[in-house]
Amino acid sequence: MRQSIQIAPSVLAADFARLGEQVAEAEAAGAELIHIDVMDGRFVPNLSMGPVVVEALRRVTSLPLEAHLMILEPERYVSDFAAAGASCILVHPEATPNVHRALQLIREHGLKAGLVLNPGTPLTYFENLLPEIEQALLMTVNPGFGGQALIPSSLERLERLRALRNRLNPTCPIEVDGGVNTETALELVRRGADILVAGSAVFKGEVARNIQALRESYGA
Ligand SMILES: O=C(CO)[C@@H](O)[C@H](O)COP(=O)(O)O
Ligand SMILES: [Co+2]
Repeated sequence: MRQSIQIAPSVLAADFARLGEQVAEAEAAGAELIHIDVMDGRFVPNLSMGPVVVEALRRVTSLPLEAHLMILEPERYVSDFAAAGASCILVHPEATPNVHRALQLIREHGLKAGLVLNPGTPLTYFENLLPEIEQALLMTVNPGFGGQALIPSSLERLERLRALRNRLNPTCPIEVDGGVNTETALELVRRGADILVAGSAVFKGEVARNIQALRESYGA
């Protein structure tokens, strides 16, 4: 393992009536960043939250806030998420006619640009775009919902992504999203994950205990 692994709790699984408190609990328990899932009911079948949630969370935590945009034409909302206080914006090539332009726009706003691929999307996108990004996110479930089981073929994709990353942009962290829990984290870390997004595994139950259990599961 080359690095210290970071945990990014996904607030999609939090109790929305106590969102600020839950994020504060995650921060106090040592989470390194906060993952915000933005869904439009078109790119994915679900609806979730937008820039107002980023803006509200910016006031209650000093952790970096990353916006995972599961929306069509994400470039239309980059400035809104930047103004709301996001530190990183992650976009899907499946959701835009020109993902390179979307990544460029994110960087022009002074934010980290992240590329996310669905489980069925060829890794070729990373081959082309790794030099242009600051974060590489591999979906390990189909996007749209929390609480799903990790798709097993993701593990082999993760290893291939690690090899690409090592060759093309060695400082770019690899993040995995979907089905991360105490059963799957160790294997994900072994295969190359640097950042673990975890929704249900953090927010269902006691946050501090869950984060501790997740860290112990991969030997941290
Ligand atoms: O982007 C997504 C789902 O579309 C994720 O960020 C989920 O929110 C992760 O949830 P768990 O699988 O950890 O419960
Ligand atoms: Co996500």
